[in-house]
Amino acid sequence: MSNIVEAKNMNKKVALGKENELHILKDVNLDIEEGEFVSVMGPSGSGKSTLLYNVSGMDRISSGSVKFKGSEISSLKEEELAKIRLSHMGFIFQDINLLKNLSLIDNVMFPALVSKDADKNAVYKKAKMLMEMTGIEKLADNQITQASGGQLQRVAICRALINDPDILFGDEPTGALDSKSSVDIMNILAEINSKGTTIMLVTHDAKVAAKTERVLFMVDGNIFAEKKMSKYSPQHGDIQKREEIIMKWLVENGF
Ligand SMILES: Nc1ncnc2c1ncn2[C@@H]1O[C@H](COP(=O)(O)OP(=O)(O)OP(=O)(O)O)[C@@H](O)[C@H]1O
Repeated sequence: MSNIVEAKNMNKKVALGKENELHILKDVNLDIEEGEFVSVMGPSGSGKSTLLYNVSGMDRISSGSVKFKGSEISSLKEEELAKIRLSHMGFIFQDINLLKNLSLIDNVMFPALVSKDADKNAVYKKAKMLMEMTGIEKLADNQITQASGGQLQRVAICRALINDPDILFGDEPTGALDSKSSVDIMNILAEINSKGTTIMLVTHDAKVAAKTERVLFMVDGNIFAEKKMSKYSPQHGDIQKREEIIMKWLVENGF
């Protein structure tokens, strides 16, 4: 397996006023293999979201290197970066960020219709298929006010998948959901990962991390420790056991 992400000596500093700066990522190294399912945990303010945004080219490192599929992305122009994000990456956030004046299926289709050459019919079929996969096909023509938080997060997942991304990035994708919806969303993500899409997500929840196969523990701008697990599958995984292993490991590492 080759690495889809290779990040070396990533530093992220932001200016705080005229004289001070905050050093958020401190010489972080991270490789992600194609097909891997990685989660990032750690205390609030340790740099988890910053890591995700800088690895995914949503933000730019101050120094170091970030390679995506073998090519350096940290020095690309914004429009080149935007193209890579649109066609190779999908994003899901805690704030679901759907467009209010569009129906649910139009929200799903939106990123695929940005290109003038898009085949609308094919995009529609693909959106329908994704909504069926995530169990929301009956809501296709609803407005966003006519769906629950868990259903809207499924719409966001469909939208993130519409351009067949190589990697999905999630910043607390289940953070605003009740526990039942959170379990459903994680099962959908595990299913998507089992079909080959790489996933990296930030979470505070060991139950969520328990469905991933490698957990990174960040402390103060560094990856302090990491825990490799087997790939989770609903048939073969004792999820409670996996959660206990992660909790114990986090405690051993001072969380
Ligand atoms: N653009 C910015 N300007 C100033 N400070 C920032 C900026 N981005 C992040 N920070 C600070 O950097 C630190 C790391 O932020 P980050 O959001 O990456 O942490 P986190 O581990 O994801 O936290 P949480 O779990 O609370 O979401 C925090 O102290 C945050 O306030």
